[in-house]
Amino acid sequence: MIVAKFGGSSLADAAQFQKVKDIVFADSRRMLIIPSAPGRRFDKDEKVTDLLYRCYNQQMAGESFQKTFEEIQQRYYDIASQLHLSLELKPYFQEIHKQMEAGASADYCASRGEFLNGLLLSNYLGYEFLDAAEVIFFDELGEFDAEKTNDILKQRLELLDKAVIPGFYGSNPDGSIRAFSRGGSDITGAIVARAAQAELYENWTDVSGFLMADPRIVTDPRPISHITYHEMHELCCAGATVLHEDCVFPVSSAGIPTNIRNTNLPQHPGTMITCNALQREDFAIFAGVSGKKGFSILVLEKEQTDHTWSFVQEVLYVAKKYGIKFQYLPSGAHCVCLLVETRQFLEKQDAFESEIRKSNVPFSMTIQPDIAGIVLVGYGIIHNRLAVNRIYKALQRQNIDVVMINQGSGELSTWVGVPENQMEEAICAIYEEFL
Ligand SMILES: Nc1ncnc2c1ncn2[C@@H]1O[C@H](COP(=O)(O)OP(=O)(O)O)[C@@H](O)[C@H]1O
Ligand SMILES: N[C@@H](CC(=O)OP(=O)(O)O)C(=O)O
Repeated sequence: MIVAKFGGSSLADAAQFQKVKDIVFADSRRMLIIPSAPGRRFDKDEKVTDLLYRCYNQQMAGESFQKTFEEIQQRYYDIASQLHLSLELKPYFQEIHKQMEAGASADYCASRGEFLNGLLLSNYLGYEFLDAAEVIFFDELGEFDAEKTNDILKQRLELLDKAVIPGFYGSNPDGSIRAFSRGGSDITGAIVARAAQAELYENWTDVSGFLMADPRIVTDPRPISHITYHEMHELCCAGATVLHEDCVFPVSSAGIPTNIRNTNLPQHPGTMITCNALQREDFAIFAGVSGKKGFSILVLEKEQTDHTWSFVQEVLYVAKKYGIKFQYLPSGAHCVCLLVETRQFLEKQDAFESEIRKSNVPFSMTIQPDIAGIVLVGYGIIHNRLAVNRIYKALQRQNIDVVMINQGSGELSTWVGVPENQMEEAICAIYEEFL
């Protein structure tokens, strides 16, 4: 049995719905289907999810959300009428409108994009509709509750043959709606694949699999036929938005392969993602490169040279307490550095700094902003001592400063920090060098 997730680009309009139906019916093993909300139909178009968040923001600001709401409504009415669907959408829109006026949460508003698209797709395919709020659960702290979800979802799936389950959301212990972070329908698909013990998780999008670099940065990057979950996770954490980084664990822990496929070119085999690299023919030094802006290097210099370990411990304890994620942690006798996401850190900076001050170790804190983190991924990289020289030389040729480099702490990746305004150039230079 196959679980197939279709992203917003694959369900943006009626023509895309037709392609999805052809794909689903081409293989009878495609029994559980996970849709996203309608995505962009053309370059400057807006995703329905963005419009729904706008409704929420307008309501919160005391403005009218009517015009935005009508725009959303029209997207669904157009799909339903062009596909001649029998589904009556009006009562659903009345209910959503009522909830929004009553101040429904941002998560509830955003989730309606997938909910409505799920209703349309189940009607179009003739598959049953299973509301994600009944089978995907979060705990009191707002964390995804993997075991409760797996138990209940498994039981529900045993009673179903073919079903559509909307992506992106689930429910809190009190029954209210909670959404995953952006791109979260990928996570729903992986969760359903695990519970169904699927033989394959297919993720259908608008590119022919994982490419060795972001196609919006590098012209015509080479496709990757096979990649491991570890490699993919590293690339996704550093900006390869094709898959959500959190969709790895449910499928990799269950030993289920993921296949990224192109809805607009279904004959292309796409990228196969598996737990190990044994089947990979191109077991090469370089699997791919990705990059993400918006990082800062946080430098904490302490004035006392003793008790290094207790200072590092304190910094990490406080970072954990405030949920500050970091990518990089070099430390020495006098200093600890963390590569942090600037936006997240700035929200928590004062609390973070004053809490460390309580430890009575005098220290100074500086923040070096506007850094892009670039990650080169591939099992060969770490075992190839020339790789670092090649990175430096490739960047030097373009006059790009390396503000940090981290090779050796992980098994399969090298992180390079560059000035944010040179990220695209740096990615192109590294791609050309290692291709
Ligand atoms: N390394 C990469 N390989 C493929 N696509 C990438 C990569 N990095 C970024 N992308 C972008 O990810 C997009 C697909 O993800 P997304 O827009 O979320 O699609 P969907 O709506 O199908 O979920 C591609 O159109 C591409 O622009
Ligand atoms: N619609 C949500 C969830 C999602 O996963 O969408 P997509 O599959 O189009 O990336 C978002 O835009 O974030």
